[in-house]
Amino acid sequence: MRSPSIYSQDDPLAQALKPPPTETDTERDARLQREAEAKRISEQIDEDLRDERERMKRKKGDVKLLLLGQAESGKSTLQKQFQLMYKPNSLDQERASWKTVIYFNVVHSLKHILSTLEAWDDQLDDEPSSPEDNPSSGNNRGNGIADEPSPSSSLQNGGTSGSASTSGSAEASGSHLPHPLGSSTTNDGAMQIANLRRRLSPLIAADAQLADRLSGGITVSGSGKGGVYVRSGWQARTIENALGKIKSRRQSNDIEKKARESISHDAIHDVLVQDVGRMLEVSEQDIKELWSHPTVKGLMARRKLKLDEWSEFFLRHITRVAASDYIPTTDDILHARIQTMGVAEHIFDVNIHGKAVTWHLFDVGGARGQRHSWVPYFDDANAIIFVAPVSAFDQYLEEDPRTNRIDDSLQLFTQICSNALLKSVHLVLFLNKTDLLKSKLAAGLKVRKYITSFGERSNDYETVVQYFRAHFLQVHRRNNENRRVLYTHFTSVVDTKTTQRIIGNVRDSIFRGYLQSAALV
Ligand SMILES: Nc1nc2c(ncn2[C@@H]2O[C@H](COP(=O)(O)OP(=O)(O)OP(=O)(O)O)[C@@H](O)[C@H]2O)c(=O)[nH]1
Ligand SMILES: [Mg+2]
Repeated sequence: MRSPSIYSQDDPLAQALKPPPTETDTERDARLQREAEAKRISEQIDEDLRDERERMKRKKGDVKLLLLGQAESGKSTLQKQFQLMYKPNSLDQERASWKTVIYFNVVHSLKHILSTLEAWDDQLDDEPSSPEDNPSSGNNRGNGIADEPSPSSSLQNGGTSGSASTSGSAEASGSHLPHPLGSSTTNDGAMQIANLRRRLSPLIAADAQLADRLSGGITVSGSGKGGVYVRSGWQARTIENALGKIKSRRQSNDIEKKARESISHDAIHDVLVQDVGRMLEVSEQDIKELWSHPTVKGLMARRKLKLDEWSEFFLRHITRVAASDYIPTTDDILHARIQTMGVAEHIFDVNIHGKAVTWHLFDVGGARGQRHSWVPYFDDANAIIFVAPVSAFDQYLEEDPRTNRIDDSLQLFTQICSNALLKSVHLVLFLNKTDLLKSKLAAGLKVRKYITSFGERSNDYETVVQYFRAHFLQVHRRNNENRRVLYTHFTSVVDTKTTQRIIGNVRDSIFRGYLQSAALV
């Protein structure tokens, strides 16, 4: 008797495919083998399709959240808060690679201070200090709230116009600082600075190497202040760069995985980082001397030396950072600054009311040259958190020193609100860096000097934030055909406790929208 075919005998197709009655044993064996192989392939295809359907189902149910906003607005810092909340162990694993960033932030700040001093011949002039320096010319532009910087602002900034100054207290106390009266005092001060410059020179020389270590040698045009751009996965690559490995893509993926596993261990053995650590340890007193030098304080009070918030933060904590056993704290990581290049995806499992949902968080580079890379992510986004730094009213774009940063934020927000691809996306606005805004106002900086439309309003925090909020709400109202809600929060995303509470609120509101849209499908 012939062995039965795998096809049913009753099926008409099976009848048609029935083996010929003249089939030999060898032919039959070959046919059975072919049929078995066809069955295996068919089952494999079915399984793949099932998997793909499952995967698609999972993807469809995932939440895709974009963090948008100009450079330095706080997107990556907010991403770190998500990471702390939903994947705390991963931040622990990265802790050592943040040390490289923090060392770079310190060394780069020192370099900036010394080069600004050099531009001013290491001494103060006789101008009185005032937080009201750097006034605007009074012309309205863009969305109409900010003014152009005065032509003299770049001179006043010592060639660093556009960089932040958060030195609230320094500005406030500027007029009380000792002013060099005689030439001997001036010469003494200049001599002290010259000595400090000489002693700190080996440390300053490490600036370029640290930048190289972090970027892997990639320089991006427009890195103006000399910052470093990094792509997604830089933490592991920093280790790879330290080990000097250049591998094929497949190999480098393996290395990345291994490096991630042993990231803390390897980073400790990065010779460059070790060397910088040793130099910082022996230079601690010199750094403190430079940081508290009357000429430095005086230049800051006159707004000729402007330091970014992270520079001031790490210089204030230099004793801890320069210690031989320094390990970055979570607060240090939140204050560390490194520019995002392109778009970095972070995946978290978020539990909401007993239901686990996968969230994809896309942290984008906010500099003008990076914004083109956002658009491919608009297509299937569920929600956006737009981050606008309200403390930036006295700052101008790195990429375009004539554009006030509040104006740039409003222009960008207009583009986001009016983008057809984003019409039904859940929209959240973070008016960020409120802590820095408070210290600037407390130091006596007047909003109307930079934004004439602010007029004679009171210069207190509440009036100022409500004024900025009103401008963002107006942009939203004018570009809101779909009558969607705009959720607004005043934030300081370096503050873990309050930020995590706000993230909880945002998560719930996004999830409510998600459930509603799921119910409609
Ligand atoms: N004091 C204070 N600092 C903040 C706040 N938000 C962010 N920062 C700091 O501002 C700097 C820039 O923040 P990032 O999160 O790197 O900015 P970003 O928006 O990711 O910038 P790009 O990647 O260039 O687009 C970091 O040093 C942060 O620690 C805030 O609310 N308060
Ligand atoms: Mg970033």
